Amino acid sequence: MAHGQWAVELRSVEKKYGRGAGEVAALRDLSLSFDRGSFTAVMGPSGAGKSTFLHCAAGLDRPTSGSVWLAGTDLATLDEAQLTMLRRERVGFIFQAYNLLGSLTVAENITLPLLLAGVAAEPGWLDQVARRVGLSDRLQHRPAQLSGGQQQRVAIARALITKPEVIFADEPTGALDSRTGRQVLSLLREIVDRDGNTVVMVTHDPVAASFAQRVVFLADGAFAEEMAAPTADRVAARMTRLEEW
Ligand SMILES: Nc1ncnc2c1ncn2[C@@H]1O[C@H](COP(=O)(O)OP(=O)(O)OP(=O)(O)O)[C@@H](O)[C@H]1O
Repeated sequence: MAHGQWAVELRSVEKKYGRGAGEVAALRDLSLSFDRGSFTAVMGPSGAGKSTFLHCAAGLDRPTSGSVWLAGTDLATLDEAQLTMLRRERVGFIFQAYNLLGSLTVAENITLPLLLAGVAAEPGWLDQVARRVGLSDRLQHRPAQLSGGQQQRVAIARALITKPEVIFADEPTGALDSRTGRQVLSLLREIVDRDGNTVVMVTHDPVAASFAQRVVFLADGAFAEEMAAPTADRVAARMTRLEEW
């Protein structure tokens, strides 16, 4: 089958840390695919392998076996320099801690991935992205002059600027109060529903997961189950069951 329909696909991915008696299988035979234009939350008990999944899926780490396909490319075929380039040009990242550079303006933070990739910004695209996240009047400010929610919106703009194949978000609302967190999650849902972006978000929070279209649950490094059209209550109930395993 063609790879074109998926933004990201994991095939039988295993990730082992350590050796011998200390070996830990963080991912076991994990196969998952993420449609273009979809918003998926990845959940699971502590130690289930969510961070390991994110690192392997985003090309930040390599699986022990199995393959990861991103933007139609098998990441195993790329050397480190090519992988770095693919990450810069085709993947967006949003972290809990925003990771903005305090000495740069909002505009400079947003366009940093283009600078790193050596790609010129299309005329008008920065303004469009800034408008999309509601920061048009803040472009010359520094991150320290913004609220937490605004800083996370800068991070979302920075993730959008390269028009990536997929945006990976790691607990994007972990540092925000619940109302601001909901605004950021609504924005993530909008960039999927209205603009056709693909978002894969790791979270512990059932409310955050309820903003996604689908929730994938991991347990003990493996796929456990998935839920379509999640609600916070159903996600919380499912998590309680998984944690009791
Ligand atoms: N660098 C490493 N070296 C050894 N073991 C590791 C390493 N990173 C993760 N592990 C182990 O792999 C398993 C999965 O860890 P991972 O961090 O992916 O889980 P997680 O679901 O993200 O957990 P949490 O929700 O607590 O952040 C755990 O048993 C963890 O101890």
